[in-house]
Amino acid sequence: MSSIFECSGLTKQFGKKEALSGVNLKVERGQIVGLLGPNGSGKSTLIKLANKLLTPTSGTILIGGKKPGVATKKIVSYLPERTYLNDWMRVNQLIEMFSDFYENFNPEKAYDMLKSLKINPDDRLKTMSKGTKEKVQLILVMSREAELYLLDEPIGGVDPAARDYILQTILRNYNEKATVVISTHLISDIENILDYVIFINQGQVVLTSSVDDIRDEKGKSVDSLFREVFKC
Ligand SMILES: Nc1ncnc2c1ncn2[C@@H]1O[C@H](COP(=O)(O)OP(=O)(O)OP(=O)(O)O)[C@@H](O)[C@H]1O
Repeated sequence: MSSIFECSGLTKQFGKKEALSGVNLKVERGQIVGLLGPNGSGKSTLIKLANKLLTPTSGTILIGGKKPGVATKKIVSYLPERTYLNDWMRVNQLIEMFSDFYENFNPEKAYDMLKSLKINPDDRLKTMSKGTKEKVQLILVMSREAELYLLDEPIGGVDPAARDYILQTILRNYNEKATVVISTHLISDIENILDYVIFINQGQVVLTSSVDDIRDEKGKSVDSLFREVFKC
């Protein structure tokens, strides 16, 4: 079976600025992957290219062997860095909308997660705190039975106590054959759930490794390795 996510010589320029420079990557199925890098390193650009919100300047990106497009959008569930949902909508209306929109959306899963995070489905988004809105958005994304979840900064806006809970929610609700890519710079909060990491800096992949290898061979946590690699 083809790898779920593959890039070859992937480059993206915005005018003179090169946000990604010749990225080569292969992500296999069935793992939780941390896409880790400092601000402006190219994480969101990579995720947007995978969702066809941007097109490459050169090189290729393939999702399950296919170029990003209608077919790949069916199997990719994407959490953007900013919310795009209509503020006036109630959570149960959003669930209805997602059910209409995506064949693989599972409303029961969404209601279960809302219950465990103590969010009232009758509430409108505009009455919620920023962190609760982020939780709702993540619940909607994780309630699709997708093959690839691309989560751009899923825990950035929630307090540290809620982070663990959210990460456990991600873990409990993804099928083991699927792949979850999580972009973040909050590494210590997330490293316990990661199987594999991609370090990205100034548009280039500087390290890829399984988390076990970092711990066993280097005798370090992902967080301390990250601090070492990205020392200012
Ligand atoms: N639409 C755009 N026009 C011009 N430059 C852009 C655009 N989008 C991104 N960039 C630049 O490309 C680089 C990579 O940005 P990107 O948003 O991918 O970084 P990031 O790793 O996601 O950062 P952060 O962690 O701060 O979200 C940055 O220098 C950014 O300023």
